[in-house]
Amino acid sequence: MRIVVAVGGNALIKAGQAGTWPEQLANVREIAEAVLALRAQGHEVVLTHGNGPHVGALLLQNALGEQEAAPLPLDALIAMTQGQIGYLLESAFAAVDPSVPIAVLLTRVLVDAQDDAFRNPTKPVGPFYDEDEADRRAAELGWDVAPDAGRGWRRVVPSPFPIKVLGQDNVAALLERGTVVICCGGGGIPVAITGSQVTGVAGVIDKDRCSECLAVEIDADVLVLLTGVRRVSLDFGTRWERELARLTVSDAGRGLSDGDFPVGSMGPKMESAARFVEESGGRAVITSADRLVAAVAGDDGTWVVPDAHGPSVVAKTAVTA
Ligand SMILES: Nc1ncnc2c1ncn2[C@@H]1O[C@H](COP(=O)(O)OP(=O)(O)O)[C@@H](O)[C@H]1O
Ligand SMILES: NC(=O)OP(=O)(O)O
Repeated sequence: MRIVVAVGGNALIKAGQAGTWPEQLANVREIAEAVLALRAQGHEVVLTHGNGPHVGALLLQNALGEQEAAPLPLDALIAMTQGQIGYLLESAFAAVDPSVPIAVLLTRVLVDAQDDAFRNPTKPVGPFYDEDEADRRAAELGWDVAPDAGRGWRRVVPSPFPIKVLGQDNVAALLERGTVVICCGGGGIPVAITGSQVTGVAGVIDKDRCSECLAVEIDADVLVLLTGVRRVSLDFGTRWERELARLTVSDAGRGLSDGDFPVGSMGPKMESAARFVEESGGRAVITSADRLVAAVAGDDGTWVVPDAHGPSVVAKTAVTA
């Protein structure tokens, strides 16, 4: 099967970590092992990744050094995160099996320069702050800030919708040669067409939306969205929480409308999973890195399926299993 695996930025630098290189290398080791296990089973694997903590750190570094070095635009910073995280993942693969061919592709993604997102910043980047500190930075530095899924406050930047992944033919060609491809980092470098030019724009694309776009374009069979939880839940974080083993596209839409899957966290994942199933007829699963191999085998995670496959199913295992 051809599988697109999307890794959240918050899995690369976990809550409470400073984000040192050794911490990040340790965090991605498990992902590298699981992806290589899938490849050994004969699957073609593309890895995409987020960059929220990393691009936020580069924005802070930009501001700290602006007296001595010219600050770079956001699209250039996203390209930098593709390089650093691509190298991180490549290093983790090499540590597990240096013989496996890996290609890291700088990826540009087409967006609409008039996307409403440019007037309504929603994408959290960088560290978490308490509300007072976030308010102070908003007032003093002109940042937009917002709460991030109950975990604290973060700077937010515009997140335009991905229209097309540029260079996706290269991804398919490399996969056919047995290469593990790392691309669409940080949701891709957002570019827009102005006149006859294709130029970078200031935003951070959601990597789950970008991964869905790529998965459709390269005709993937499965879209895997890796995150911090083994399965998606209804009534998440309450005493009534129920993990889902299977969710129909219609129930996914209802959950999105009802607020079961919040805009800044599970929402884009559920929306992207459901869109992939609808657009491609393929399958999508949301799970954690330690469950990747079992999930692809159909034994774990929350699968999003066409309505015709039957009703949504609550997982039998306890939340703590
Ligand atoms: N309904 C839900 N079911 C499970 N987890 C949820 C739900 N709603 C919110 N979450 C939280 O959202 C997180 C995923 O969002 P986030 O960490 O922003 O994504 P990413 O892994 O891409 O960085 C989960 O790890 C979980 O803590
Ligand atoms: N670009 C992006 O979606 O990053 P995160 O996964 O860190 O939110």
